[in-house]
Amino acid sequence: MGWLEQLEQQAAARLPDYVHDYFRCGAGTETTLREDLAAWARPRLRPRVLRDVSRISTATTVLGTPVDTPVLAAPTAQQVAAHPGGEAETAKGAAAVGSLVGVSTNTGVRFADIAAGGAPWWYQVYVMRDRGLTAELVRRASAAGAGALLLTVDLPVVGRREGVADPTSWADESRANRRANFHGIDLTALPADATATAPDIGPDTIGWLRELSGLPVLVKGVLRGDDARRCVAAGAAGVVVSTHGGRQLDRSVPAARALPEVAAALAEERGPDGAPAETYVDSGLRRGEDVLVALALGARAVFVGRPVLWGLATGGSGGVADVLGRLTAELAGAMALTGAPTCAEIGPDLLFDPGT
Ligand SMILES: Cc1cc2nc3c(=O)[nH]c(=O)nc-3n(C[C@H](O)[C@H](O)[C@H](O)COP(=O)(O)O)c2cc1C
Ligand SMILES: CC(C)CC(=O)C(=O)O
Repeated sequence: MGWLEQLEQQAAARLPDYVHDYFRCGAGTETTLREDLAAWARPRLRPRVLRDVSRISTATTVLGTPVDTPVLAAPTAQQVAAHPGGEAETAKGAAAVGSLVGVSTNTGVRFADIAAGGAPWWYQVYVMRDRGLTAELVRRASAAGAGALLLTVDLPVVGRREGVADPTSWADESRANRRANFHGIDLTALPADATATAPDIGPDTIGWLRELSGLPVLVKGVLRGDDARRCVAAGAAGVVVSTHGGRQLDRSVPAARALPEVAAALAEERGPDGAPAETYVDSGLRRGEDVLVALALGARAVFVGRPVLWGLATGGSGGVADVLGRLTAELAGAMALTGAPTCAEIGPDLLFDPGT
């Protein structure tokens, strides 16, 4: 068993079963959950030799923000169920290794406390049925220092997660989370479905969010080149290729296999500020070699979801730093062995079989 699988076991031993189930689960028969993991391990590498790899740098920039690693923390809901500090701890852990944090709409922590963690952070937006509430949260996140918005578009309805309790049905933690979730905004005055995701959003949402926040928007949950182009044409700075960690449409194409099409579609595109559009990816990345493959297939950086939750549950900010740091160290090792001392030198020529 690998270190990450061991860490998950330790996390599972600490967490109530219903929380671990919620974090771990995929949708339906979990085919996509399994295939996402397997797909990263499929491509074979063509290492370059006789290159100077005495100095390896994993540093890069993401939407212009410098980071020391292309391994970023994905936005995941209910982090306070993993650790009472939630995203504030995650941000502290990410800061320790020079990474960046995605903060879920469903965070239970105040933006100011997340910002105090010291890592750059991007706010993940679910456009809710109540657009006013959505706008208010986006304004607050932007005022608190979010550097970009991650507009998640693969959840017009929640995927069918069989036998897993919805967090809104959790007992005491759930009620506490829910009160904190929306930053002191009194939800009791709103209709019961006010916080459900809006099933009717279109590309105009991208411009609406840009105007509202003044922030760049990345669209998260894109698996097709044509959709990626539509997003950028509507004002997105780029996209995140994602199956939502196999939690939404079961039987969807694994992220690793969708990535080349999306990266190719955006290769010549520019965002609204004239900078090249950026492609990111998540879902099933578990090893440094997976990250190398993702960058070789055209990703600027990657997000990891569950590994960060296991680190958070077992060791708070230190656990998060360990997970992100270890994946980064594994990446650095793979960079040395493939003769690619910087992220910019990780290209498609490193792949033996880029089409698989
Ligand atoms: C427990 C859990 C909660 C999540 N909550 C959100 C969320 O609130 N918003 C969102 O955009 N994505 C959410 N995601 C998806 C992650 O951002 C990311 O796409 C996914 O976890 C990546 O796959 P990985 O866990 O295999 O690394 C969630 C994922 C998990 C596992
Ligand atoms: C259903 C959402 C509220 C959280 C989420 O994105 C997830 O559980 O995958």
